[in-house]
Amino acid sequence: MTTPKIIYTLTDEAPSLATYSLLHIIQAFTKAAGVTVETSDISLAGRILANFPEHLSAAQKVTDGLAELGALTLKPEANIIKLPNISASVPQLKAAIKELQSQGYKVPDFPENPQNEAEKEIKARYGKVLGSAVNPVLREGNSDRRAAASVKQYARKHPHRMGKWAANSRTRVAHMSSGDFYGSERSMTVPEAVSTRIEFVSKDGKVTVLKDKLALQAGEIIDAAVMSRRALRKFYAEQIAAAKKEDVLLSLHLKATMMKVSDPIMFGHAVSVFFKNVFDKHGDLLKELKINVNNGFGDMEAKVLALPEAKRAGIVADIADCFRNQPPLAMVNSDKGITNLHVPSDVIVDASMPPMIRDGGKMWGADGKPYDTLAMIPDRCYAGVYDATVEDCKKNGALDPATMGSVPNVGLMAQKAEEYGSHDKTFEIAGDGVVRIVDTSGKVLLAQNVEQGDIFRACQTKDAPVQDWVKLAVSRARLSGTPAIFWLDKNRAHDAQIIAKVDRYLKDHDTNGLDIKIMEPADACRATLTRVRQGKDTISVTGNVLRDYLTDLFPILELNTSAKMLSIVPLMNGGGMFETGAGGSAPKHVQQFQQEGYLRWDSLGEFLALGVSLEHLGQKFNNVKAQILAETLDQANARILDNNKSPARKVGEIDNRGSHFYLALYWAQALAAQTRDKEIQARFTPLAKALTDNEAKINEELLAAQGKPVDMGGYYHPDFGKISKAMRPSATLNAALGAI
Ligand SMILES: NC(=O)C1=CN([C@@H]2O[C@H](COP(=O)(O)OP(=O)(O)OC[C@H]3O[C@@H](n4cnc5c(N)ncnc54)[C@H](OP(=O)(O)O)[C@@H]3O)[C@@H](O)[C@H]2O)C=CC1
Ligand SMILES: O=C(O)CCC(=O)C(=O)O
Ligand SMILES: [Mg+2]
Repeated sequence: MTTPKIIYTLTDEAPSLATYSLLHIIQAFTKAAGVTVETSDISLAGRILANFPEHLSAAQKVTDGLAELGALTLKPEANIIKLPNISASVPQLKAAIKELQSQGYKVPDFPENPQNEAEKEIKARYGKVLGSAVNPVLREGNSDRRAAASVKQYARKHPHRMGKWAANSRTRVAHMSSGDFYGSERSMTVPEAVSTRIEFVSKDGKVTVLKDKLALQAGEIIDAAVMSRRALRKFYAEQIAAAKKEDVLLSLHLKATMMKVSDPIMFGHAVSVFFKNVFDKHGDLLKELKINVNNGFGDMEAKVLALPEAKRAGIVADIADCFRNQPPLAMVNSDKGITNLHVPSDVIVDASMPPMIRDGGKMWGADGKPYDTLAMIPDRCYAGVYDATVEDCKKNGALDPATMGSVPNVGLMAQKAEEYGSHDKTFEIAGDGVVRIVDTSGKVLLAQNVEQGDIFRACQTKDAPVQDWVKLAVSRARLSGTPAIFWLDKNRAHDAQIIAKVDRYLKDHDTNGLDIKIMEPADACRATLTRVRQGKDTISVTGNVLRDYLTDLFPILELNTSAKMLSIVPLMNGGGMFETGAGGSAPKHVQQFQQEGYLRWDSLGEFLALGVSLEHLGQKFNNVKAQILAETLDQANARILDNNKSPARKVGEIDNRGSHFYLALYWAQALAAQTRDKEIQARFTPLAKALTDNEAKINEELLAAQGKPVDMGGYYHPDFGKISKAMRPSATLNAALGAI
């Protein structure tokens, strides 16, 4: 028999800092039960290094953790704990490369405008690292995200603060009414496996192959949609004028990380429309500076400010003029003057809209005060859900975390389903003409008329993942006795194909006595919110994008953060991947850690993921010790919540490291108290005693480490020794753990 093994991922930013402290505890505990916990580096820096071995010395070379893990997800024994990682925008990628170079790693610069074949090859390799490059590779299963009962109960007992929603709030969601992906989408299900390509036929008949091999399986859904450049820019111009007239902040909400090809382009148009006068007047200079507007206003501002005084003055004055004449922009960081249009990866719709809704419809203005906002979400595929939520809050007031129902999600995600697998089939079109998907005999499956600058996008959805998703939805509805709604729009081409499959595959299951509906997303949202306000739970069964959006939206309203979610990916081949929480890598937390030596990251997501990972392992290998570890960990988690031992927010209070200590204490106590396995009991009794006896001393040592700046020796590729020291400052705790 293979030894039971868990792979724990090493990622970036706050979750990776937490790992320096937590992993040690986890390994000490699991070792005692014969379970090994190994690590796999899938951090941004690690992925860069793995992709350029020939630029590195033998000692610098690393293994390709992501490729290894991707292969593992296909095996039944897979048991992976996946922490959130950076999905890098171009500015972040460049910063990581620069840092690695400064540390002596000779990785090449990122050639934004490749001049020759060699540079093109480097850019293509970096393309594999860019954006959401990890999750789609590992997600060989659909997604089951929900708040654990103990977590929901805690949130009801200790409701977080909510902003007030005024009936006359001027906040609103704005979306396009035509020319978007929604309006143009065409979709079909192919009956037989077919080999296709995507090509652009220009007006004069010249054919350019955009993607030459696109294999479709029998029963696979393929979509083709276009975002019109003209319609998008017109929409932005209209909304900029509207925000000014309505006297509200202007904000844009996209997902440039996961939609790494389409959304940076859409972001770039917003920047060039907002600063239209600057682009009209200084076009040549901006070209000379090699400004890529898709990287945001921040990049442009930095290059402009670096100009010699004589060249700089005119353009700086015109930028200031724009800021004066246009509506005020919502701010990402008002202290530092970072606007919503500065960096494409700063405003990620799933993480930017929910806090706005939680905070009474307000975003930050340049003066650091909250204001109403016009939230631009250009495409209609998903804007309606946020619109429905905003309007519901205007009508009925803020939601109440003390009483509100829960919205677990079953999300279609496996095998790069839908938009989140579309990067290699998304293109900014060079001229006017037609983009078509044709088979090898030349038969056209789908076609779209395009104009220069339009964004063409094709998406795939395989049949097996849809079957698995329907099965998961039925099983969650059955197990939890909760109504389930499929959020699907029969008027959207892609959804109509999915609905046909859902209707068909629901028949494979016993749905007797279950309440399962299919509703258009905005209607589904309204119906769900009505139930939420009555304290009732409703499972949302959604496609990949709404999975992402809703598992931040509802958790942030219900629990204040999506970090506390249970996030399970039952892999289609029998393994398990356990994601920690539903949120990201919290860059703000790293800044606080660097400045104040305080880490407010809440590892509850990791604790919960470890629990289900051990449970899966216990069941799979019939391993009683692993089951005992899982049960006692569950008890420890409940005590952490009950006794309020989660991280607070400020220096002098318990932080991430303190909460890890309490995890060790409560877990050891629970293991020492159980009698099912005497060997484990004997093993943990001395540790439980040592930690119990030294509680005050350990807390003192942990608190003493706070309140001063921490030198991490790097941001993307920090220094192992420095961070280990900073994250494990209690000699007493370290000694106790070392002794078992
Ligand atoms: N699964 C994955 O790998 C995911 C990765 N990402 C990536 O993460 C990066 C940052 O994304 P961003 O959208 O800013 O979202 P984050 O979730 O990192 O940050 C948003 C806010 O959520 C709160 N938060 C998130 N996690 C925790 C936690 N464990 N404990 C306490 N609070 C938490 C914090 O709010 P507060 O101010 O209250 O502390 C934080 O500032 C991006 O690169 C993004 O692509 C994003 C989502 C998922
Ligand atoms: O992969 C990413 O970039 C983010 C994933 C995400 O936001 C999610 O799955 O909720
Ligand atoms: Mg998300």
